[in-house]
Amino acid sequence: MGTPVNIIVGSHVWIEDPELAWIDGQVLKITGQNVEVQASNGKKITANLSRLYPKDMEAPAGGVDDMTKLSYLHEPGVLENLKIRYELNEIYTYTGNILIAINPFQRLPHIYDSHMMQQYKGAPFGELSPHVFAVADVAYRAMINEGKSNSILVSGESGAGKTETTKMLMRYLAFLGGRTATEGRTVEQQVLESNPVLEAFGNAKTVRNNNSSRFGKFVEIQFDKQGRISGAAIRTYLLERSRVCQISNPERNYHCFYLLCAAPQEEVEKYKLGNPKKFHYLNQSSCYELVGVSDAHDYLATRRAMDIVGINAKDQGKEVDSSVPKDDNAKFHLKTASELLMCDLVALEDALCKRVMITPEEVIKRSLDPQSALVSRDGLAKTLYSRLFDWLVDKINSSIGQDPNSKSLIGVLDIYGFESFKTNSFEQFCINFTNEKLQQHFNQHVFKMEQEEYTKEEIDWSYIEFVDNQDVLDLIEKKPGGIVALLDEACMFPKSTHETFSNKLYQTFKSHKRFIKPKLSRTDFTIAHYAGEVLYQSDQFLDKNKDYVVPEHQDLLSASKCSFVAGLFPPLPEASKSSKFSSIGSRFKLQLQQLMETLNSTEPHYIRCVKPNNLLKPAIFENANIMQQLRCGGVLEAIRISCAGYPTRRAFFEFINRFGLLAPELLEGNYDEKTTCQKILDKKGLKGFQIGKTKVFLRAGQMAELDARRAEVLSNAAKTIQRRIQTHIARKRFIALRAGAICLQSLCRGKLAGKQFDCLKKEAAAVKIQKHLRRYEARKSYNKLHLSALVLQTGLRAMAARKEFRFRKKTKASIIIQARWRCHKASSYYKKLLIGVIKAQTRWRGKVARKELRKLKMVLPTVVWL
Ligand SMILES: Nc1ncnc2c1ncn2[C@@H]1O[C@H](COP(=O)(O)OP(=O)(O)OP(=O)(O)O)[C@@H](O)[C@H]1O
Repeated sequence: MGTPVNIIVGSHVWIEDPELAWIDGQVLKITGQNVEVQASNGKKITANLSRLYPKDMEAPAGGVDDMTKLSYLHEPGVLENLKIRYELNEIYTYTGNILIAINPFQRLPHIYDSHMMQQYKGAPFGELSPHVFAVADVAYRAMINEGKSNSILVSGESGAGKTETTKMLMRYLAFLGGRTATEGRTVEQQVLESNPVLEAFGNAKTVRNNNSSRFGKFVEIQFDKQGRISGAAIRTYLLERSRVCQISNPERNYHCFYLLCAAPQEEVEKYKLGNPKKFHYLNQSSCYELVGVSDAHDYLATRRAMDIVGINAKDQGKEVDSSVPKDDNAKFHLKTASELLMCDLVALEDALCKRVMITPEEVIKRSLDPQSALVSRDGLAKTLYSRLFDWLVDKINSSIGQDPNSKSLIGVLDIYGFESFKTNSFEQFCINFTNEKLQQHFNQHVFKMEQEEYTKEEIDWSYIEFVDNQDVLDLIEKKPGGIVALLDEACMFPKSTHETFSNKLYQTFKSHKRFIKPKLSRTDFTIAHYAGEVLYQSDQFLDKNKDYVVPEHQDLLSASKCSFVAGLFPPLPEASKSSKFSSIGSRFKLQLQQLMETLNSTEPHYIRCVKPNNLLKPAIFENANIMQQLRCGGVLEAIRISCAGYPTRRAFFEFINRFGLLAPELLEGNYDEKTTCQKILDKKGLKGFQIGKTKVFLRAGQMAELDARRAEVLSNAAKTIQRRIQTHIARKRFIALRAGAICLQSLCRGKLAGKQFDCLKKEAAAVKIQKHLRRYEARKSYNKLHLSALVLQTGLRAMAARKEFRFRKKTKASIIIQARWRCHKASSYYKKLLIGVIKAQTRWRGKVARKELRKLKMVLPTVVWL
């Protein structure tokens, strides 16, 4: 991994965290080697400078599809990239040529449909998003173009998705090299259909996976010259035999037992089956059913698949469970077993409960104690089951058929990943041995790939170190003297116990740096594997390593009247009878050797499956758990190998784009890209880098160093910009503030004046109201006064007037009377006068008139004037 360099205050870094494995943060303070970091979760963490890694702040938001594109190739960077992608449901990511597949724990049908297959067909590697189809396509094209065999190695811990990935690979290879089924079953159909059959007999529910393969598998698909599938072979490794007799809660035994119990009624009766709770090998756990799985349905599906892969109906009807005759029930089972195995009832009982001892004098039959009889029964069941499984695989192979003319093949290896539990026994030892072997193969391949890249770019790689795990392999498999050899020796020696075996190990590997004797134990031992230390409990190593069939069992079953059962136990050749011992460890070692030979003759491709959480649920990404798997799957080792050389490589133009600002004068000069890169690196005083034909190759940490310089330049520029911007912002703020203040002031003043005006207005109004009120009041009281005065005056005047009137009335009346009287008197006088006048006048006038008349009678007509 890259060494942290050039971490300064303000740098963004990754720091170890007990919960999240790695957490990002920013450096607050550096005191000597101690660094204080403000983590993104708000905590302040202090750590040693050497434990920090730089964080790439320019990494794309959606992550990169190939880890080699990361600027900083280190654990936290890798983890973060996978996490970002997983959150976007991008479950596949490359690390160079290795494909990392993170189990989505949810169906993503759109990424596996036929349209997708069509897209990946012939597409150049890396052009489309990472995918299993891309890996299969590369393997297929390489095989067609170069005529060389290829292999795809799928590994990962239980439940990581190896089997699902293998199925996808097979589907895609069948899609590329399949033929249209004109005459019945095609090879690829048979290969694909062999899965459900093998799963029924080789898979079981475990705590880590509901459909866990309890064996390793290498499927060889042979192709003819036209690239069509012409044959196939399946090799299986290390079936977990102990599960047949011993299961722990809440796990299950192999699926096939439950399928048989769920068979149609007539078959259940025929084979004297029934409820799984009745059988000792099944009722050790309380788990009988799987959620969402119908055993009855799967029973029929498995039978159909058996038809397709060529196992005939007669062969499909053999199964057995065994027991010791403790009571009537046990006797019933014994009888059933003898009927199903078609062997003699008494012979079966003897084989289970007695042992024959041959002494020079005589042959003695000795009864076994109940405990040994149990062991004997379980031994028979395990042998029977593992032979049945091997028969099944042979049958599938012979039915599919091999192509002797095939020159090239693609092998797909689906094998258990590194295991380290609380208790680790012989199985874990073999599994981890396999993984050491594969790791070596992987390291060599990754190293070779690195070298190829360097050669292609014509750079010197002679000094790149390569850490080999050959020492662990020697510890395990060296002959003589390795653990497997010592175990075989112990198994052959009748008085050996696991204590003597452990002691032998302690003595032999006293000073081996990969072997550790725990202080407090006398039988455990620890091996420092490439993926970490594993503590093994040796107590069952001897039993589990012994692979010999008790002669009584061998004789009994090879004498079975059922040709199928007898066929599983062919009579042993005389020579092998004398050397009774055969060991599982050695046989497995041999198998592994053959596998490695096959793999070495092929071009390998790696798929590392990762289980994101132990809850088997989607969208949960457990950092520490995943980190451990990447470590065990060799991904981190591949990165380490890469770091040992030139982990960072950048195309010239990319390099100039990123680091041109370190030497702006060069960008204005007339240099070609290669010289510019060289000059930038020289200017910064870096040593040890190499300039290839198209890329710059940097040693671990150099990218960070350049980035730190770049960060400095950028930070200075940023500071200037910040200063200006801050001034500008401050001034703008001040002006705005001032305008605001003025505005506020005028508003306040206005408001105050308004208020004052309001007060004045109110005051004036009050005065006016007061005035009017007062006037009204004054007027009212004046009016009242006035009225009163008037009334008073009127009264008084009236009184006076009345008084006067009364007086005047009296006077007036007398005057009127007087007047009337005088008037009367005058009028009477006047009338007397008038009458006298008139009489006088009349007499006068009469005399005159008569005189006149006499005159007129004499002169003029008479004039009458009265
Ligand atoms: N690509 C995928 N898409 C959807 N689900 C998946 C995928 N890969 C794995 N799974 C889910 O994870 C479960 C476990 O996967 P699988 O059986 O392939 O694991 P494994 O690595 O083969 O485990 P074991 O070593 O125990 O056999 C599957 O049953 C399936 O539900």
